[in-house]
Amino acid sequence: MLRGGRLVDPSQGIDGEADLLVADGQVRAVGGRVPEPSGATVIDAAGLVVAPGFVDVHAHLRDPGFPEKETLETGSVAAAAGGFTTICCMPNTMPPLDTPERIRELVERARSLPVRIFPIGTISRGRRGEELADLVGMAEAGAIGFSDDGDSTRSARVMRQALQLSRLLGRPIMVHCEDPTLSAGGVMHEGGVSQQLGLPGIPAAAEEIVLARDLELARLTGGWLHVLHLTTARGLMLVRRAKREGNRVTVEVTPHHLLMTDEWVAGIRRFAGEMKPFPAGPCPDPNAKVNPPLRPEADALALRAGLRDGTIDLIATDHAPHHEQDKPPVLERAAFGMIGLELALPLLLRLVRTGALTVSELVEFLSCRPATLFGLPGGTLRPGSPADVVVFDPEEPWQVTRATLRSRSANTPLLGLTLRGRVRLTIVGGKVAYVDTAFADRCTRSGRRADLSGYSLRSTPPG
Ligand SMILES: NC(=O)N[C@@H](CC(=O)O)C(=O)O
Ligand SMILES: [Zn+2]
Ligand SMILES: [Zn+2]
Repeated sequence: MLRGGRLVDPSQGIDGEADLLVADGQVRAVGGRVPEPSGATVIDAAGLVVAPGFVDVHAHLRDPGFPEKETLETGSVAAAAGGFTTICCMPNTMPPLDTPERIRELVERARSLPVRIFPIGTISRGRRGEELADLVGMAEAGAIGFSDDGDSTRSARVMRQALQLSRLLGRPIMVHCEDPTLSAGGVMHEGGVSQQLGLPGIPAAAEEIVLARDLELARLTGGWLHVLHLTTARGLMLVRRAKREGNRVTVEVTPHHLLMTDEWVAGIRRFAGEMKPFPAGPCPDPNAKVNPPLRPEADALALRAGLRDGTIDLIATDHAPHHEQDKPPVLERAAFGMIGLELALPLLLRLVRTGALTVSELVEFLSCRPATLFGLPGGTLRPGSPADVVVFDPEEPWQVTRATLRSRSANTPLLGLTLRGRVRLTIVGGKVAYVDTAFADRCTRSGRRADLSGYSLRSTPPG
């Protein structure tokens, strides 16, 4: 039982000091003073936030194919350390997750891991964008959605077919919007900063053109379009219109596009909406190369407005681990992507501190919404629901280093910075998926009968 934390559960309209009783893998009781059953493990959560575990609909776990970047095992440990209890993995693996057999195999392997993992299948065969994959078979095998993420689906005809099927399957078509003929060769957002650095740019229109196409196809078919990693103010306008017209469109934004700008590529490490920069990073910084690219501050601020007015439904990490060798200092040769699972909370807490978001809204966008919209476990601590819980200290400072990260990869422009907000404990289905060493200590010493030592702690040192 978790005693005396600040319980934040927007699904029940709770934000205040309360106890949480967990038994048999489920939430048993929530409230001001829950009586303590005899023999219960009591964990003192005073000063900490207790919330439904985070749910990520967009993570790259690189499994199968790139174990040097991440695996289901290391990715699930990173997820638990970041407070996530459910994550969905993208199919741009080697081979891609494009058949019912591969989806089934992944579901099977995911069973023994500390967090819940759900696969996303490809839209097109081989993720080549030309022919529709077996969406029906993959849905039956457990795919929770479909995506050719990493690229846009080249054929509009295939997109149309996929969206038509999405109605039947009740599963989203998750789109990465990028016109490859416009983005080709680009390494960062095309604008003032790319000009100053003399680096080839990717115009905002590369994203907006395909977004407009896919929104039109959603309208044509009545299918469920989920827009991945939206980044531009103009894209937001397109989505706003499509939603107003009554189309079935959901939209996600990443923590990095809400907080960081194209200046980070130049090593200027200042968060959007904040005055004071951190000490400069490398210039150019290969870890700031991500797709879609970090945009100017006006876009980041527009995305925040999109969260507030309901145009954007949820926050997803787009956790994209890469090996050091894939991130050479020459930007043209560096891979796109940055890790996100362990950095989402400290990044988003900056929005809380600057007043752009409340803790309750943070939990709503990172847990309740993705769970409800995608029909995934979690997102609530209502009695009777699975005990998927995160306990975090919103103030605790920690330095982002290879050693403090559990992900197998450390590709983030935040390396070396000290951020605030640390997960203490993550519980999945009533079991400890992650516990911070200091906190495990505190539980055993201060809590009456509080003993977490019986649980196997799956966290492994980064490899
Ligand atoms: N976001 C990225 O920059 N990279 C992703 C692909 C993607 O999400 O488009 C990856 O798989 O590395
Ligand atoms: Zn993408
Ligand atoms: Zn992605």
